[in-house]
Amino acid sequence: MPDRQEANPVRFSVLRESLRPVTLKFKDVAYTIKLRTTEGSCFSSSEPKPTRTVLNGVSGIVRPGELLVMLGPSGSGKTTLLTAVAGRLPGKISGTITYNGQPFSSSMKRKTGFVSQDDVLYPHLTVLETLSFAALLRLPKKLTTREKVEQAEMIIMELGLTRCRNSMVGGPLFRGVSGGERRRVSIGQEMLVNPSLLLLDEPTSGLDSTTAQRVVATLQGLARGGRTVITTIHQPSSRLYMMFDKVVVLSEGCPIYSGSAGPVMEYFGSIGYVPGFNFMNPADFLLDLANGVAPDIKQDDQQEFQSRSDPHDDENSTKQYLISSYRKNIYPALKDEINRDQTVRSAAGPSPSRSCENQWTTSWWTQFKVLLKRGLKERKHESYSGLRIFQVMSVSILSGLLWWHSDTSHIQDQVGLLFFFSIFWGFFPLFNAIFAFPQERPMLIRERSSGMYHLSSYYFARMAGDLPMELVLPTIFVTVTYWMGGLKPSIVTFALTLMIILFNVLVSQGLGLALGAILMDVKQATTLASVTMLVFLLAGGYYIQHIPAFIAWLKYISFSHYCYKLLVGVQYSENELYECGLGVHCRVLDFPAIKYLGIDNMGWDVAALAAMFVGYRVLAYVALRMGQPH
Ligand SMILES: Nc1ncnc2c1ncn2[C@@H]1O[C@H](COP(=O)(O)OP(=O)(O)OP(=O)(O)O)[C@@H](O)[C@H]1O
Repeated sequence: MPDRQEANPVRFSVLRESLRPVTLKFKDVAYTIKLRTTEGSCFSSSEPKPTRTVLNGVSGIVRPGELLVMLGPSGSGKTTLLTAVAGRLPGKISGTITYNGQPFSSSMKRKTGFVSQDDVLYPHLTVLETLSFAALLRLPKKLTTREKVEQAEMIIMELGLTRCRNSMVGGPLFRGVSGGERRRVSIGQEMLVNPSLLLLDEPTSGLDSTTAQRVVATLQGLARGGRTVITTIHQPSSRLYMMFDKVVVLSEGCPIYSGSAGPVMEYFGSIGYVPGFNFMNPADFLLDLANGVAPDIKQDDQQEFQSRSDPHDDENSTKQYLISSYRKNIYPALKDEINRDQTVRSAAGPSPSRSCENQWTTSWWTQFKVLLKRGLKERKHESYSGLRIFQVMSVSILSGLLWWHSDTSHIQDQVGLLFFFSIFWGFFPLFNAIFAFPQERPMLIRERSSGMYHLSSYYFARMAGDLPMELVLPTIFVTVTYWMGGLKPSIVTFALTLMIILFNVLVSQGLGLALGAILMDVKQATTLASVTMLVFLLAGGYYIQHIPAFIAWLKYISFSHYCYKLLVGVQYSENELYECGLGVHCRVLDFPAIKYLGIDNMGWDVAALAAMFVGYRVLAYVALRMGQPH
């Protein structure tokens, strides 16, 4: 294959590094889910929710060097079992799953590669960028940045992705690389960790048979290197089947076979099922059986089963028969094997200290830098998008024209412009920030589940990455509108006005992040945000100056109110006058709207904004942490 020939064989590969072998055992794994009912719950709440058993008594053992494949019809529980052994299944699982005799731990998490059925990837990054960032985040500190990127390049060659290395991955909204290529990028990301345990859900879906064969050969190679590899494959060809070491066959969540892949036909033959013709793909045969479809020919010499009236009557009886045969013929020996290995392990003494394995592969600061760079690359398309710049520029020029050279004789208009500043730069960043966490949630969950980085490094990188983008647009806006609108022609006042608005932007952004992180649903968060901003708009002190006392407190929770107050405060000095009638001059501070606002004690307004700035961000972080898998 041309891609492979490009690889330099003498180059160091992380996949050749020594690793800690993992023996995975699962015994009697069962998982039940509560089904959601669509009926109204008001009157039926006393009735227990219906449940469904997704897995029932599944057992197996995979050792380092082995490739185990889970087979079964769609909906038979393969993904659920794979997720369970990856330690990522929420809810209670009964039975035992052990890794070298130990339960799942955070050190195991970092040694596990998990490729889920959906490719959760950043759409705007290229294939090379995706894998390089993964390498920078996941490979150990001892490698230099250059060496880490080289590893990503090697994986690209290994998986035959050279042709599309500089193409964007793409997503639901725009087309990028092909589905099969995306699959391989996802696999590559997990291979980069040099995992001791590699779990893959449908790695060959969307691939042609040659590429599928190549991917499975790669998995087999990884297994032979001392890794434990488990995968689900929907419909393997017989060529693929030959590469499997072990198989677990599921039928409606129950096992009908668990053990070596080679003797599978022999086993089913021994209980009375032989394929109808000689050259049948074993995988097709197993899937037929798991679906309860028995072959036409039944072996005559199976006297033991002849007492059954007709085991092939219907699909259900076939499935029941296969399940009970498994319990009778396979389970006892498998259970002994699992228990025996456990005894040997405890006789050998405790496992080596895991304290050093618990450490993060990269430092907090490295994670922060890499995540910041990745975030900037991913979002440069959206943040500086022409549409957003057009939106801000057009509003700023329009408002500059509407307020063209207003002066203090039209103080009502000027105050209106300041209020508009505070509201526009409350709305805009709020609605932009709401999308941040709900949009990145799948990636965050996937990456955090594999212990890729601290939540705090992600969070601070996101904050820092958003900063320049969020601050440039208001700066342009204020610069244009301030001077066109005829506000006080003083550089100091302009600078103070700009600083207040930027501060307001950061507070409003914090609220948006918190709403997004708490609700994790863009629709709900935008609805709540629009109600909140409407309240802030009305209670801000510009539209209504005589709000009844029982509801006047609303303005104290509004950051727009503090911003507006500060803007008015820096715009007008105490002794400034305006023309309040023909030839009559009044003190600006006596203008009703300003008098009602009360522009003294501006220190408190700054403190209130500072408290909100910190408070909303802490809230967003806590909400994000609480929504994380443990
Ligand atoms: N959280 C859940 N809520 C409702 N049903 C669920 C849930 N988890 C699993 N199931 C059900 O459990 C069964 C097994 O699902 P699972 O995804 O493990 O099947 P599968 O064998 O991987 O299927 P496929 O090959 O189509 O991906 C399915 O019928 C599925 O609908």
